[in-house]
Amino acid sequence: MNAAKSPAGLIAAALAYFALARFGMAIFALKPSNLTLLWLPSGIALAMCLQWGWRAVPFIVVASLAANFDGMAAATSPAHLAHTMLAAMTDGLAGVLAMHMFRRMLPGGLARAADLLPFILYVCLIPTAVSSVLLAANLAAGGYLPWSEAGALARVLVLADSLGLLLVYPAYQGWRQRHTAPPLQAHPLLAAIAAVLALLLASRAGMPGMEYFIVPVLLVLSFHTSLLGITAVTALTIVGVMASAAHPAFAAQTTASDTAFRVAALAFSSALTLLGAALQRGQLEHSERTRQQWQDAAEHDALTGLPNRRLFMPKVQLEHQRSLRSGKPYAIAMLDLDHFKAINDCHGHAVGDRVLDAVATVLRDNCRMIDTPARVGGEEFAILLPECSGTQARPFLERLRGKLEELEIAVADQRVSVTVSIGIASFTGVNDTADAVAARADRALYQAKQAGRNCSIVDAVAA
Ligand SMILES: Nc1nc2c(ncn2[C@@H]2O[C@H](COP(=O)(O)OP(=O)(O)OP(=O)(O)O)[C@@H](O)[C@H]2O)c(=O)[nH]1
Repeated sequence: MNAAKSPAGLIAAALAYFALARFGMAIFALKPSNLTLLWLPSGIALAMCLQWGWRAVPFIVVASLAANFDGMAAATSPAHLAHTMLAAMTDGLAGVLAMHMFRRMLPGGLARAADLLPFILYVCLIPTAVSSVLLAANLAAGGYLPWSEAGALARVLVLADSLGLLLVYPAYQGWRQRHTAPPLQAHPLLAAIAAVLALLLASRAGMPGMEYFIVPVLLVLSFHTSLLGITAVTALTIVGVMASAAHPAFAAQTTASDTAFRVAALAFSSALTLLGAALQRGQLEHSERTRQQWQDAAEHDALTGLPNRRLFMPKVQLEHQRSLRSGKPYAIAMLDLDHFKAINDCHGHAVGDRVLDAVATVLRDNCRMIDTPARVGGEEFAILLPECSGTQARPFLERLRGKLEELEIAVADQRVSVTVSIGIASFTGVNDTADAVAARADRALYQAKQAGRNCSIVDAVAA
């Protein structure tokens, strides 16, 4: 069974929900700001619903109930229990609603910076608006809150739950993509965490405003780490900013509601900015990877994986320039399979393809690291041999010809073998051109064919 989908995983996620809910309550209880700004369990609930569907709902409800256990234990009336139960069910509903919105509006996930707006609107704000109104009304109906304050509480809950979704969902997506994403690098993460801590401590120790420099630090980090890394550090930072808002030095600067607003504004704008930057970077990397794949496909032969003529000739030009500067020769060998048409006619095209692939493997396995073997035509191969003349290259090419002659491809109860003719030419000096060297190698190949095939000939003007 897929471990990520197992019941044990579901229980672990419910425990995480419970732990974050308790942790959130501890932060919110901090005086004097009494911040109700960050509710990470809402993001955990969405991740649970996306991972396990409706099966997650009872687990969310139980985890929410357990988080409110203290309040329940103090309950003296069945009505209190009913209100607590209703609140827990609303938490479950919020997760399911966010899941449906997510699947409907963002079937491809949160992949591009342009996905951020639908994510904020449909996944964060709308579901949390529904659940927050229900939660605030439930509290007012139970007598825990005057009806006149229910609207204000609902607004704060929307912000708190949305921030939780904004921070947890990208981390969840980053975790799901951990196998395809580039590995997390510890150094930038540790450096950013250290810088954030230093700025936070400075801001709380008599240098107010220093916390505003945290965002640029995380922005730089977003260019060096994965989605998972940046959202995890952002979440930790925001929790740190909120927790430290209770510090007397900070709290003394403003009134409680002012503090709450400042922290909310900082948290929300930072999270959005960083997520946008991380998505943008991911998008750029994806485009670059796709471009690279297209380029690789355009420059390599699909059957053998060897460079094709399009990549081979520029390499020859480059080597030619090096030879012009250094005066050291290079050689080009043109190899053409002998009577290859007969193999195709006799055994079929598929067997012909296997022969071509086997020949390519022999070339790849026997060339030096600095050589470039390529497939430059149907049954025609070429090798660029830097730093050697035609006559120096010939012994190697003769050995290679012998290896190809020994090659046997098993076809049913038969063995197919092949021979190759080779033409060799090399750089002759400052008046030479790369195209002329290649043309001379072609001419030598033609001579090898004329000479009866299965041999190699070095062009007469070779160095
Ligand atoms: N199986 C297969 N055959 C190919 C491919 N590309 C070209 N060919 C075949 O290669 C054969 C080349 O035939 P010819 O040019 O007559 O050369 P040859 O039979 O090798 O004869 P010589 O070169 O004169 O020794 C043709 O039958 C092509 O169809 C390929 O990708 N796969």
